[in-house]
Amino acid sequence: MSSAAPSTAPDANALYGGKAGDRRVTVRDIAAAKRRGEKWPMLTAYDAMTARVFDEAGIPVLLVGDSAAMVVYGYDSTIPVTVDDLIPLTAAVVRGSRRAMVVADLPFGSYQTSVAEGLSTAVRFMKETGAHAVKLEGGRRVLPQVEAMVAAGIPVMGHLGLTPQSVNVFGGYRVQGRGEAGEELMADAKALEAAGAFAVVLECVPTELAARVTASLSIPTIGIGAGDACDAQVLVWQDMAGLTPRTAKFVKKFADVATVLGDAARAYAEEVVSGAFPGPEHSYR
Ligand SMILES: Nc1nc(=O)c2c([nH]1)NC[C@@H]1CN(c3ccc(C(=O)N[C@@H](CCC(=O)O)C(=O)O)cc3)CN21
Ligand SMILES: CC(C)C(=O)C(=O)O
Ligand SMILES: [Mg+2]
Repeated sequence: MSSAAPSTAPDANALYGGKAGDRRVTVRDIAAAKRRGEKWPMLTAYDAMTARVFDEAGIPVLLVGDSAAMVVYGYDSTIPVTVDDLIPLTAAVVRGSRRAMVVADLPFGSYQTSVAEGLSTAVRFMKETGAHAVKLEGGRRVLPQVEAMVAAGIPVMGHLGLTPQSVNVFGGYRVQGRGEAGEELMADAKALEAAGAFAVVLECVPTELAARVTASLSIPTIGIGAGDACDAQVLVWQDMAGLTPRTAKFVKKFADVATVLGDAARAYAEEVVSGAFPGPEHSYR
């Protein structure tokens, strides 16, 4: 909603140099924040109204996650969600926001099959949604895809550690990168940086590993269950707002939206049944 009123939250302007920005956050702002050692928040969003709320709260980067599979579409993993499912949600988040960079998460099967298919998928998201960057899971195994997207002018965010599209290989949503596997993850992170990725999500990895990766890269790390040393943090909004019934250990519940919404629904139902709603002030004459 480009007609939205300017933000009145100048204290929540990570990446805007302390000023209420009047333009979209770019990859250059994100690089500058790493140089300044400034931490920043990312949230998921899947529709225009929540995107507007988060944008006006000063969240500088919004991710339209393939977690939509679970929190929007009700699947029990991210595997089934398709490009055609995610494109309208991503376009809605772009329309609902004014200042945030919008990152489109590429779903399972839309980039692993070949460099050509991966590039076509990324191009579709950029052309059809107005997203400003794409995100994909994996390190060296998807490096040719990352290189092709960057060469085509598409900013790429990486994602290492617990990559949920590989849940069937991991045998569950489990912490990754313990012991020897930490060195593999470090090599993947360095490879993503060298391939031109502008940031990398680290999901469910030991704090100490995330700290070492963060110190070793010149691009920002975005942690989710990766401790306090990352340059940025991300959470699924329904988790941090208290809408998700059961969450992982890394989630902090910053609100109890499930209770607020449930109470509103119960109060509405009661007033309809009793006849208290609608009153004359909600009716026409
Ligand atoms: N609502 C939601 N939030 C998410 O963060 C999220 C999704 N959906 N869907 C895609 C993936 C799946 N994610 C998950 C799901 C469960 C755990 C989990 O329960 N982890 C265990 C760790 C077990 C171990 O120690 O290895 C935990 O107890 O926290 C972690 C990440 C993260 N992503
Ligand atoms: C949790 C974030 C990193 C994600 O990939 C998603 O929401 O799909
Ligand atoms: Mg995802």
